[in-house]
Amino acid sequence: MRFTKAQATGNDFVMVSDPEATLDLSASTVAWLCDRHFGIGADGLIRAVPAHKLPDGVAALTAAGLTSTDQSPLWFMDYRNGDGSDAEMCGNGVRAFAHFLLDEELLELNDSESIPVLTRAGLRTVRRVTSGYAVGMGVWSFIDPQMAAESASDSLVRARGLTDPRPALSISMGNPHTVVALPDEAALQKLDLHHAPTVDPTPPQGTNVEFVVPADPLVTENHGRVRMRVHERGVGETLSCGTGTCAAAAAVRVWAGADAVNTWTVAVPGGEVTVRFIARTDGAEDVELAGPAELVYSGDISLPRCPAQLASHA
Ligand SMILES: N[C@@H](CCC[C@H](N)C(=O)O)C(=O)O
Repeated sequence: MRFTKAQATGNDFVMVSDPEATLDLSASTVAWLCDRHFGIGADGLIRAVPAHKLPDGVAALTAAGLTSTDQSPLWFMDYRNGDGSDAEMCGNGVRAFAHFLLDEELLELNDSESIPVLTRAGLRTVRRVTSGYAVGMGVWSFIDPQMAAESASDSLVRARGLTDPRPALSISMGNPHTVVALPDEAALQKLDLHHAPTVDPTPPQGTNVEFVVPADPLVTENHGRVRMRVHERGVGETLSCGTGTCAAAAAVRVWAGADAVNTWTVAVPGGEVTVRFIARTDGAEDVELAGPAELVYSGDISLPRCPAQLASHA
């Protein structure tokens, strides 16, 4: 199988194209491919497949008023976490995906155009910008709007390195996030994210957990700034999580009452991204995420035929 290794602020992916939708990648195969000792090594795997070639793809496209044909395919981003589980969205992955589609000449882009990408969370659009790619991430929302309105928190998070459980706010970016504020950089560095934080109440579908430290001052020249570390659902600690940076900026804005500030820089161990909030007429807010994406190398790998090779990844 031909693959390309990609990274976006250090969140890394195995990218594969599957124009005929013939690749059958089981959860254990994906986990093996993403294993840093026994496979290629990555936080996740992304398969590019034309939406109309997916089982039930045509019906789903028709229902959503979208089209995809052999001449003009709408590419579906089949995102899989490193443990083989599906995820709805990946903000760093979708930038890497757009870069991969262009590099593989799976689509062409005029300067004025943006790239539509179908994800499990719906349609997203990607355009080229100076820092790399900017993604229209859709609307953010509270996972528990009532709790968020009452106390700006909905759960308690415990993690190694934290002395006490801390209140957290859960936000959906298509996929689930739970954001925890820490007082300072020392507290952020002290966290041991080799072990998954626990969230109480436990979200039924699991959650990505972001730990954030607001800059001091939080806002300079109408621009907010936070630092973040993340423990990703289905992966572990990663150097960055794009959807997580959007959730982190949204939560800090709520806590700080800084919702007049629309542009945020989120610094993660793997670099920096920019998150922008754009008011809609219905009162909701769209989010745009901008940052780099790179293709690192390409190669070929034989998929294991022997189930024993995959046993430890099942
Ligand atoms: N790294 C991603 C998010 C990937 C999915 C996540 N682990 C989940 O299970 O929701 C990003 O950049 O957004």
